[in-house]
Amino acid sequence: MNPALRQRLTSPRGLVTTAGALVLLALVVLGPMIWGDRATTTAVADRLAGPGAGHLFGTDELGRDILARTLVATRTSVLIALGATAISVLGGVLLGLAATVLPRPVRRLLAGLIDILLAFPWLLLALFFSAIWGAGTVSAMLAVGFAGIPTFARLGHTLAASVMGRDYIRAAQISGLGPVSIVARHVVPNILPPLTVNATVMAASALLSFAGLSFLGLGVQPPSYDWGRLFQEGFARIYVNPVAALGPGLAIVLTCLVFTQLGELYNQSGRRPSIVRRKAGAPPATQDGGPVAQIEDLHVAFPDASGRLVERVRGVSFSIQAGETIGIVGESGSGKSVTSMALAGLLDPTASVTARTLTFRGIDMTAPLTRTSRGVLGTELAMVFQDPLTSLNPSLTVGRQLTEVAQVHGGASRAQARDRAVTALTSVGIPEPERRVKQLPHELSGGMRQRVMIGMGLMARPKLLLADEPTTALDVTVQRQVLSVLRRTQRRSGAAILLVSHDIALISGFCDRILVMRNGEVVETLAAADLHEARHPYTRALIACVPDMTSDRSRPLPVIGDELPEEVPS
Ligand SMILES: Nc1ncnc2c1ncn2[C@@H]1O[C@H](COP(=O)(O)OP(=O)(O)OP(=O)(O)O)[C@@H](O)[C@H]1O
Repeated sequence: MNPALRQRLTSPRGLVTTAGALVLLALVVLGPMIWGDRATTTAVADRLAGPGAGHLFGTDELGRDILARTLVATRTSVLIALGATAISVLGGVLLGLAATVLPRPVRRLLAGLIDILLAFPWLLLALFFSAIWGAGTVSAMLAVGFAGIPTFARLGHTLAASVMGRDYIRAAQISGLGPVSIVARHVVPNILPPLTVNATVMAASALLSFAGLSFLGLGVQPPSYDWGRLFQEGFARIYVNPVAALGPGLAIVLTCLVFTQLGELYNQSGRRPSIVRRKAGAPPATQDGGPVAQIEDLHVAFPDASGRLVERVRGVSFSIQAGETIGIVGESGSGKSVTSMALAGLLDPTASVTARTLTFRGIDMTAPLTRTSRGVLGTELAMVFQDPLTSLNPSLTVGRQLTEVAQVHGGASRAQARDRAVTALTSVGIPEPERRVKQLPHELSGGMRQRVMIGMGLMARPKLLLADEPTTALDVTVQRQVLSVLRRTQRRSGAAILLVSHDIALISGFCDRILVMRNGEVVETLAAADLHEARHPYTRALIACVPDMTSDRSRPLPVIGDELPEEVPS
């Protein structure tokens, strides 16, 4: 089982929800078998009895036990709610997916149809369908199920459309995969989590709708009964025996809670912060005069498929002084990004982080962040990622994204923030900044987007710029431009830079100090100027892999690994 899901399931809320779901399941399966007779046995002598020892919720007008009827009604109420939800989700998602992948004219037609259906209120549609199919259990289920289709069609369409634009879908299309395979293999797994959460909310709404329809006499018809029907019968005598109405009412509310909480448990966005612990005796650095960032004995582990923690970063220590440029270099998977993300507190919530010291500007990153420290991080720590298209919000203009920090943390007015955005874009060399601030990220070239990311850092007063492979996706000329913008930014702001790259040539040309990482550990730290004196065989192998003007083109480049020490097992 997914470790994060297991963590949520074993939390107090998870345990209560799971217990509630199991009780519901037991009532659905066993309720009619155990209490079926009691629920249908009439006893005229006991009719309309109040709550008492023999009948905890009292009896109805035929002397039947209301508690037994409430327990037995669980099966009908839950099954029709789930049936309607299944109709809404399946129908809606199929329609939404069809509106995403079918040829353009059909797509437009379906998208228009979804829009028209959405214009009608959901309850109106439910009443409309139930009037067409007449009163009854199955027709109520179909009515509520069909009324929910437009909502799920829109949701499925929006989610699928956002996934269809991704690079891996284009790669799948190029590899010859048909629309059905693409949807099954690539689209559905990616849209499943939000759909599941919405389906649980829909199940709760369906339950309430049935209660409403049965209450109005349009839902389940006698002699069948569900909670809505029992509620209606109890409501007529609410002043004589309130429990007769409260019992089924409570059952509806509790079941809705179980449904929505199940969705919340599954919801990946309800994440807890990563487990960050500081080892005993750690003295957090002071804010002034000390290093900008300090890391001592950092360990980061992630759970594997069986939930066992596997260490990916082991005992990394270094500090960064103001204005200094440090480069972390190493092969793919050596732990460079994880180290820098741990410093920024941006690791995946499943990560387990331990460190003797992990501070940025004196803020102890192992402790929960206060409002003030969040403000400091927001203004003094800037990040530039490898792919600025995914780092920038595609639906907001460049200007909106640039001004956010100044407005939220700097207290600047809208006009002031906009002026500062234009200045920031000018200083990172973006032509026509006045026009660019009004554009969306996709309207900019890759190099421009990367400059926007750097410009965003400039909007505040960065003390540290974390740049993770900032030039990897760019061609050589643009790489040089972006690096020179980074350098200018550093001179202007006095910020320190932590540059992460697998390219030792780039790192040695740009940084003052180099940390060489392999298999989660720093194997060598040296000044960039001393690179030619590297002692560790891995560093020497990395250098040897970079061809220069004297390299023999007829020979293959050296392969890292042959002459190196064995990897330390995790
Ligand atoms: N969220 C995560 N869950 C599980 N393992 C992870 C997670 N993030 C990173 N890892 C693992 O941690 C190790 C180090 O990853 P990291 O991203 O730091 O590598 P890197 O040196 O930056 O490589 P690259 O240059 O390819 O980005 C890898 O083995 C990676 O699979």
